[in-house]
Amino acid sequence: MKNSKAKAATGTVAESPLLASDATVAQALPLARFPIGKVDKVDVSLPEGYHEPSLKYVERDARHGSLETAMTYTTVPNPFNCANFSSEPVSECFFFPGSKEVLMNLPNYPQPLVRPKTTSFHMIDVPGKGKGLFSTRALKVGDLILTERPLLVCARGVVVLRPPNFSDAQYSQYSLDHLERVTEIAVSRMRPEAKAAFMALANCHMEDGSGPLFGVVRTNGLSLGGLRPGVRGEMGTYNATCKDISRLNHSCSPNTASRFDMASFSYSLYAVRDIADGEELTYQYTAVGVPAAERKKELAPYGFVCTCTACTDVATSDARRSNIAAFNANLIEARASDKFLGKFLVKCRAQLELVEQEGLESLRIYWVLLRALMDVYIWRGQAKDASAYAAKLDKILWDADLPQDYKQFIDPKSPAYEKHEMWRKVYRG
Ligand SMILES: C[S@@+](CC[C@H](N)C(=O)[O-])C[C@H]1O[C@@H](n2cnc3c(N)ncnc32)[C@H](O)[C@@H]1O
Repeated sequence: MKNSKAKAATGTVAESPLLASDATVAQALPLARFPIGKVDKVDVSLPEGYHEPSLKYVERDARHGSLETAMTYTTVPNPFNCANFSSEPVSECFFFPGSKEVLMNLPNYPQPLVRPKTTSFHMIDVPGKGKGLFSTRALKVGDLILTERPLLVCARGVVVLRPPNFSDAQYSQYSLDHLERVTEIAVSRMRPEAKAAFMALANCHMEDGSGPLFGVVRTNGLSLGGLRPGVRGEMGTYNATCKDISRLNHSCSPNTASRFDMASFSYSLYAVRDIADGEELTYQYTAVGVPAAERKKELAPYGFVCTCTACTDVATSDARRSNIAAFNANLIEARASDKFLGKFLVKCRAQLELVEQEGLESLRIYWVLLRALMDVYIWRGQAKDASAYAAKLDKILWDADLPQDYKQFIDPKSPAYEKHEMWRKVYRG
């Protein structure tokens, strides 16, 4: 499913890179199936350093040979060494070597799953979209809507050995069959209620050669980074399938965004602007700052054409979005003139308005602009105005990249103002 804001998460659900280019080939080859390599469960003992039963899996393709992929199936957090959380939902994971260690080496891992006090959503049928999530109360920007551990976290970019003499189409189907098998092992480890939730999720890959389980992963998986240090791009991310977040439908002006917390191994979903009681909760599956035609292409594998306002009034929206993308909100002048700051302020406010008109509060540019406005007011010595923007920044809980130093400016009387190196350092002219 989604792209977690290309990086975030974040969150968003993405197609397997292995399959993205093969999808059309596979479509042309409906029911052709090929035997896949023998899967040996060669090691169910505890690898050194682990305090939980991990299933080590090695694939040996008896006929073709040489590739051995050592992957780990594991449960996070592990009910054996995290007895305090044994009643909490867990994630079944299919990990590359090293990912488990990332978690084990976190100083504060594992943490419990902290749920919001009130339920703020329910799932209902949406004409033309399957099911979707809707708010059951008015939400304010920054409100926590839900937290959840993924049902399944699956490695992306698993290398599948290409048997000799296989055509592209044959190899594509062979890979899909292989990925179905590895997904099946992870799903078979799920608790019954988790498995039922997984099996109930949408699958828009019924007709392209994907198996029923891998089809669900492709339809619903959010992009999850941070578990493969040193591995760049898509290959460095996992595919996380969730019970609730995966039920969110896409909008190019999403009103929610998620953030993943490694220590509790959970997503938190936040309102990125005020949401009315009964409004549909939406999420971005793909980068939304780009032109409509690009978004349409990226969304095609999900089997729908987006009909949000940005995709229907393309001329207006594309012009605004390219304007937003082109703006540089960095305050570059070391000692700025009052005149420069005045103009910069007007520009930032106008850009902020564009971001709000386009419903792009989930994007990084939103807080970059709020921060720039706060900075300008600090430079000008206007603490009250600066603190209003600091307070807005304080609502942006969905973006882990936001530097937290704004917090000292929330109180307009804070001594941090006078200590700021640019406080009232503006010269006339
Ligand atoms: C991750 S699922 C979202 C939840 C799904 N609607 C369900 O019933 O569980 C993705 C699928 O939902 C549908 N969908 C998501 N956003 C949509 C939209 N904006 N318009 C139409 N269909 C959408 C598509 O069928 C897509 O393949």
